[in-house]
Amino acid sequence: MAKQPTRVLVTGAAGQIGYALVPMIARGAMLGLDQPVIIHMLDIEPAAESLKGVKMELIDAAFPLLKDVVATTDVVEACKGVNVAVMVGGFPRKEGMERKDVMTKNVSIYKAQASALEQHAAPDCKVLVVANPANTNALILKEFAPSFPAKNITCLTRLDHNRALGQVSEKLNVHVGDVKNVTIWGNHSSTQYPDVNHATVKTAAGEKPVRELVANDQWLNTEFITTVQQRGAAIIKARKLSSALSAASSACDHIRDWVLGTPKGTWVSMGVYSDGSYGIPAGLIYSFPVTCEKGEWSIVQGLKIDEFSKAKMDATAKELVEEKSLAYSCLN
Ligand SMILES: NC(=O)c1ccc[n+]([C@@H]2O[C@H](COP(=O)([O-])OP(=O)(O)OC[C@H]3O[C@@H](n4cnc5c(N)ncnc54)[C@H](O)[C@@H]3O)[C@@H](O)[C@H]2O)c1
Ligand SMILES: O=C(O)C[C@H](O)C(=O)O
Repeated sequence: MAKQPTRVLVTGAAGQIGYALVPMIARGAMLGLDQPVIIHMLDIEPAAESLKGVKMELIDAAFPLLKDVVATTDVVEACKGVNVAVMVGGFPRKEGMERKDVMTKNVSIYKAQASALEQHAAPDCKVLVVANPANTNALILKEFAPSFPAKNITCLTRLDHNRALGQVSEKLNVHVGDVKNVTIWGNHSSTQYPDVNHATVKTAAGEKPVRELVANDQWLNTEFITTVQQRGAAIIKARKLSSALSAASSACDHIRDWVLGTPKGTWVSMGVYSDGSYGIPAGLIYSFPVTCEKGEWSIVQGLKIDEFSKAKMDATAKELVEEKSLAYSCLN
């Protein structure tokens, strides 16, 4: 029997990530090649014409899995019955700005959209916040949609995770698909901690630790970390626009693994609410290593954390605590 379509909301759909993301969803990259979808696209009034154009292109592309398209500037209509919500709407940072510089504008959007999602989305809707500051926007969404299960509100750090895999694969000249179990801890910002201490590479002789193969702790503890932390800024500098295709692709990876499960023996990084694991303050939306099964994520437990890592994990948690109070001061 044919599957029922899944309703997927993309906010900020007329923007550059939205434009890259909606065809990926319609082609099955997010929910699988046998899963029909109805895409709901939300943007604001000044972008209404452009949103109409995106809808026209979705129709013109004649995607077999795409059963319908809702394009609207009405947040209630956009949220009605959605099973997955990818929250991209907001303002990107420009060259020279830190992600928290877009805080004032963006957190108020997330406060306003929290109640629409709470009241009109499907009760088990899975939410992924992409817009920056991603962790803090997700936290605001969680706090202003109190009846929504906290487990269902996440933010995107999969792009950072994929960037870390990419850097290791370039360094070792191995295929990125053979590298696994890097971890992004903390904030989707320049304080994030990309950690390779448990990462491995598939070789002809079996799985080998990344540290052993790279054999250059100096590089792993300095340049590797800053390259991943600063990759968003490097892309803004090069394109004069923030990352879009890699952000859209990583958003598909995030939802796909959450819904369909992570491969056995592999974890991914997701910004999820902290339950206090690894000494991270409970209630923050913090990026952890997670595995997913049957539509639920779980934080990977029991990883050995050395002093170097612990200091970096705590520093990024501290920034999130500060961002939280800054966000609340913007909302008052
Ligand atoms: N977490 C990540 O890994 C990651 C990666 C890349 C970009 N981002 C962030 O994603 C966001 C979007 O980036 P972009 O390059 O697509 O920006 P963009 O400016 O091209 O698009 C954003 C869209 O959001 C719309 N928008 C603004 N307010 C809205 C509202 N209240 N409701 C609905 N839509 C609204 C705008 O009209 C615009 O069409 C930015 O905040 C950016 O910093 C996050
Ligand atoms: O860095 C940015 O502001 C954009 C995005 O968050 C990214 O990481 O590419």
